Amino acid sequence: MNTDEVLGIFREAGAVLEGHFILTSGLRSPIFLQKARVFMHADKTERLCKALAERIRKAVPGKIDYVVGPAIGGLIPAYETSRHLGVPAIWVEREGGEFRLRRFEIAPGSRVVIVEDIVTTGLSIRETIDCLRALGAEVVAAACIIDRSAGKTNVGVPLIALAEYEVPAYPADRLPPELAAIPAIKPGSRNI
Ligand SMILES: O=P(O)(O)OC[C@H]1O[C@H](OP(=O)(O)OP(=O)(O)O)[C@H](O)[C@@H]1O
Ligand SMILES: O=C(O)c1cc(=O)[nH]c(=O)[nH]1
Ligand SMILES: [Mg+2]
Repeated sequence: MNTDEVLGIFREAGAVLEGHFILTSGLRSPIFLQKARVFMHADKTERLCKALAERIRKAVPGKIDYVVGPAIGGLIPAYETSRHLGVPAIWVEREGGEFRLRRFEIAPGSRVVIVEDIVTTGLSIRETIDCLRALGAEVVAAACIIDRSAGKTNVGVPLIALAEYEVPAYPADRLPPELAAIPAIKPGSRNI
């Protein structure tokens, strides 16, 4: 599956939103990929995650013990991708603002792959890696459906992206006038 096909699925689902969005990193963007509008469709999610699982299989030699999804956006793609890989899916969720593995125990040395929905700055993946490494896990790779940095972000482990789609994002104090003229909304769950 190539980037055009992935974006086609997002467009078909009405998931490519235009406006003024506050991203989880604090950056502002005129485009927001509302992945929930894709993940509400099991058939679309299956197609995307089956293709992502194939990429992961090719890129990651050896055993994978767990797929880990950062909640909330990573829950559904991590689960569906894990189904195609034939390994269990677990998740990290925020507690007091920080990602924690609240519901599961993993043995030190467990080999894990993080599966995210969207990557912009890679901040959420780096936070997930910190949480997992503190538990003794070995993060062998991270993966995502769409990398909005188009390969520019460095998360410290190999990042496997099903699609790369470079989207503008600006610091809040450096907004272009056309964006500053639109009220901003924050769709994600950080700080809620
Ligand atoms: O690469 P980054 O700059 O970290 O941006 C990408 C992250 O932003 C979104 O999560 P968000 O915290 O908005 O909440 P959600 O998972 O509930 O959508 C998305 O699900 C990624 O986790
Ligand atoms: O950077 C983000 O927070 C982000 C961007 C995007 O397009 N979609 C999303 O869910 N989060
Ligand atoms: Mg998220």
